[in-house]
Amino acid sequence: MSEATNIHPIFNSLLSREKKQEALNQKGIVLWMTGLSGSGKSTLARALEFALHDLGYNTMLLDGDNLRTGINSNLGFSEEDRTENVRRSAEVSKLFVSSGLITICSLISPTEEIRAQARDIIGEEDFYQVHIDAPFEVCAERDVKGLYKKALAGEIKNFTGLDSPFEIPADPFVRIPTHTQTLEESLKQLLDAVLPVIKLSNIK
Ligand SMILES: Nc1ncnc2c1ncn2[C@@H]1O[C@H](COP(=O)(O)OS(=O)(=O)O)[C@@H](OP(=O)(O)O)[C@H]1O
Ligand SMILES: Nc1ncnc2c1ncn2[C@@H]1O[C@H](COP(=O)(O)OP(=O)(O)O)[C@@H](O)[C@H]1O
Repeated sequence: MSEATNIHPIFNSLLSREKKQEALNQKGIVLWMTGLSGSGKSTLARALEFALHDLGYNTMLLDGDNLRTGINSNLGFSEEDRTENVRRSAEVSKLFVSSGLITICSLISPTEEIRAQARDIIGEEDFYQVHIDAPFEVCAERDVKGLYKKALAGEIKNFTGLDSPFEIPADPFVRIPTHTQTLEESLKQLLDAVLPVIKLSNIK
């Protein structure tokens, strides 16, 4: 992939990740939130970030829609572009987690292959996959941004779940069924899963 030659990366800064985590009193992880458009990724990611902040944790929120206005602004929704979109987002997540931050990355990331790529970049020990689970019909009914109406009318091509695939993650860290829960219930399920793995005292 790399086209540069004669580069010499320094893998560890003098200040170690462990020192940074100690200062923050937390274990950095990447919470990789995958799910259909309208499943609840952004809503839950934001709610989780506020809840963690209130509990004294330091976080970084990366949202697909937002990344696509900047670092990923040249990418569309072909399989190739989604793969590159996820690759870059995973590389950015890796930088944040190496500073000890709880990094919440919210991207459709539709296939097992694309998510495996993210896991490989970030590293298995830091990668926590969260499936935000709601069926296509529920997401289409919610139609938060009006995209389903347009996609069903043929105005948007390569729409996830319609003419572009979404593969249900086989073995996520946690699966949140937002179609059967209130936001408060979903947030509680997520927090209950996450808090034990970010507490530094549980890791030592
Ligand atoms: N064709 C098509 N399919 C799916 N989604 C579309 C499409 N076109 C635009 N959008 C908007 O882009 C957001 C998804 O971007 P992601 O970067 O998360 O997608 S991906 O991971 O590369 O598959 C997605 O955001 P969410 O609704 O938050 O998922 C949509 O707002
Ligand atoms: N339990 C729940 N968790 C998260 N969102 C929910 C839940 N129940 C209903 N919703 C609603 O579903 C919609 C999800 O939209 P959004 O968060 O933008 O999804 P995505 O980021 O996956 O595209 C919001 O309107 C939200 O209020």
